[in-house]
Amino acid sequence: MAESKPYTVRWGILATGGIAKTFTKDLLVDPSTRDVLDVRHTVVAAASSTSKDRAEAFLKECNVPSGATAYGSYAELVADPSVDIIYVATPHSHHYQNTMLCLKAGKNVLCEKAFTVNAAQAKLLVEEAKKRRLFLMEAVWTRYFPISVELREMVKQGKIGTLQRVFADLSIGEGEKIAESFKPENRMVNLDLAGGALLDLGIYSITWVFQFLYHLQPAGSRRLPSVASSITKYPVTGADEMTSMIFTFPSDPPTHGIATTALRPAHDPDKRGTAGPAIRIQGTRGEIQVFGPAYRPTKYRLVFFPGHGESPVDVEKPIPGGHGMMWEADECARCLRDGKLESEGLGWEESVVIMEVMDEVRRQGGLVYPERIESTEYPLEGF
Ligand SMILES: NC(=O)C1=CN([C@@H]2O[C@H](COP(=O)(O)OP(=O)(O)OC[C@H]3O[C@@H](n4cnc5c(N)ncnc54)[C@H](OP(=O)(O)O)[C@@H]3O)[C@@H](O)[C@H]2O)C=CC1
Ligand SMILES: O=C1OC[C@@H](O)[C@H](O)[C@H]1O
Repeated sequence: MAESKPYTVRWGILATGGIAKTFTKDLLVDPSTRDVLDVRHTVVAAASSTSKDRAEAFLKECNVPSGATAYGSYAELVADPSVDIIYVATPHSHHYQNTMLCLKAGKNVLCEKAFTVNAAQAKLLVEEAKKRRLFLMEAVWTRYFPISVELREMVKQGKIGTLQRVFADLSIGEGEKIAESFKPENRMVNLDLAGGALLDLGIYSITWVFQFLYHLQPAGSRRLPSVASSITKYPVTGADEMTSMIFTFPSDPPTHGIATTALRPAHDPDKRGTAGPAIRIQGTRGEIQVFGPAYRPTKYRLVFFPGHGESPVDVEKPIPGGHGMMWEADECARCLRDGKLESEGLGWEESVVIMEVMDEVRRQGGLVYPERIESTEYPLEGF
């Protein structure tokens, strides 16, 4: 049988910070190293809001082959006809404005997490993508890891019985050095950039809860959880430094999701895994324990109740080449190839629901961002 040519996607990179570099380098990893033969990626342009020089330096540092264009503004990037899809890698505060800019210019978008600052903004982005028939996806890369895909399928097949509860923690252990690590202007704690644990890290804990307790509900009749939560604020800036959430999903019987996130405590204090798994997915016959930070899991363990199978079973899932952001890029490429506007792994409705849940957590904890970045007005000066 004749082999068909891989479908090649031409990426434009909007912003040149830390994750933009990691993602761009991952795009350039040969897909065959992860056994992907049907899609490929090229980087044709990058833009910096700071300067064209910065965009040039970015392309060089990422080893992007010559021929890619460096732009000194995001407006120039979105006007480039050679770009198929734009990766938005700015701080949370800027996702709404930057993604809207891309969509209004007719570009498909992969936008970093958290999708937006609030659900109202997320809904408007989805409406715009739908209206213009453009692909739009929130870049929750973890959902596209083979380990996540495998575990969703395993739970769906009933391997651990009927789902009961999911625990998920992502707490990065800054401990007593928090003030040294995060100066007030740092995007991790800066309210002007929608910083704080919830939108930056809590989204992953919520992702683990939602992958199983929400995503696996029958599409079209998924039911929202009730939310009970607590927030502790970082005294220096007022951003959230510790947020704990209990979700109750109205199935029969109801299931519970416990999602926690924090800047000072740690899910893995000694970085050797002695604290146990950061994630536990529990059913009536056993549980799945997931190790590694919630955003980049590399190992799981199956533990059955007596009489339900041999255990523990340890499964390692090393990341073949790159950091792990390649799989979400492959998903974008396949959606574009197949004419899909949204990804099954994380559809528009689920991204919006998760933003609604985070709105509610913020409401309960009295966490408000500056009006300017909560705004749905578009365009706003200065983005
Ligand atoms: N998936 C993952 O694993 C990760 C995802 N992220 C997400 O990626 C996004 C960016 O994070 P990260 O790369 O760490 O952030 P950085 O601060 O390293 O980079 C952000 C970039 O955004 C651009 N930018 C535009 N306006 C501003 C502004 N007012 N202040 C600061 N930067 C601005 C800048 O690029 P320029 O000057 O070129 O325009 C800057 O370099 C966030 O949404 C974060 O949640 C972050 C880390 C890991
Ligand atoms: O998405 C992320 O994952 C890794 C973290 O270190 C980072 O702060 C966050 O933005």
